[in-house]
Amino acid sequence: MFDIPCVIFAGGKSSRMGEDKALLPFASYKTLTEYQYTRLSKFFTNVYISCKNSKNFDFSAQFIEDNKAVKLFAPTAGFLAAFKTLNTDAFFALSVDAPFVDEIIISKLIHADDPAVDATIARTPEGLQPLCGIYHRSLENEFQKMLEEENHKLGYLLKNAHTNTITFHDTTPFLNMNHPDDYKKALQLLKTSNY
Ligand SMILES: Nc1nc2c(ncn2[C@@H]2O[C@H](COP(=O)(O)OP(=O)(O)OP(=O)(O)O)[C@@H](O)[C@H]2O)c(=O)[nH]1
Ligand SMILES: [Mg+2]
Repeated sequence: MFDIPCVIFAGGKSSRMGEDKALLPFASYKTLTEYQYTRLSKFFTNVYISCKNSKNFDFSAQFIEDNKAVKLFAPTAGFLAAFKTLNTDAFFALSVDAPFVDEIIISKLIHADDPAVDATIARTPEGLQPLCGIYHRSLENEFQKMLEEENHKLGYLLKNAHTNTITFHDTTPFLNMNHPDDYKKALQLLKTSNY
């Protein structure tokens, strides 16, 4: 089991999906969020769900709600709330819409992490995967600045920080669902793979 907390980011607008992707049915689960929570709870001692409102979910879990005073749709809000709630130096962040990021990938990231860096993040041939990696508290003030400066690009933050990137050559497990077509692809992948 991994001792570092895991935070599933599930508070987005899903504007490209057209409906809340965190609530889409997945595998035998009522929602993608519950699917992710259940499978990640097998590897992590503590799993949290970063969201706007825990009432959107009908299963019990540890929820971290964004500050309601922050009228913003961007992971920045979730990162700030997570740092405020957790008392650890770091946490593993994963987007709710990436259900195929497996234990081997997570283990590689956790083992490659180092307290001296700001972040340890997955990279694929398609580029950096900012919502798959470990973030350290040394970035908390930077997230606060992002909020104040209204610049929510995680890529920009990571480029200017001490970021350790770990390359994975197979992009399949990093499939993330932005559009309805990606959801269809993910459902297909569930059927044809061991995931
Ligand atoms: N807690 C929290 N998570 C967020 C917020 N905005 C985005 N996220 C999460 O960050 C992850 C990556 O964001 P996107 O893939 O762009 O998802 P999205 O923002 O819901 O979708 P689009 O509106 O289509 O961009 C998703 O898992 C979202 O749930 C937010 O304001 N709060
Ligand atoms: Mg978005």
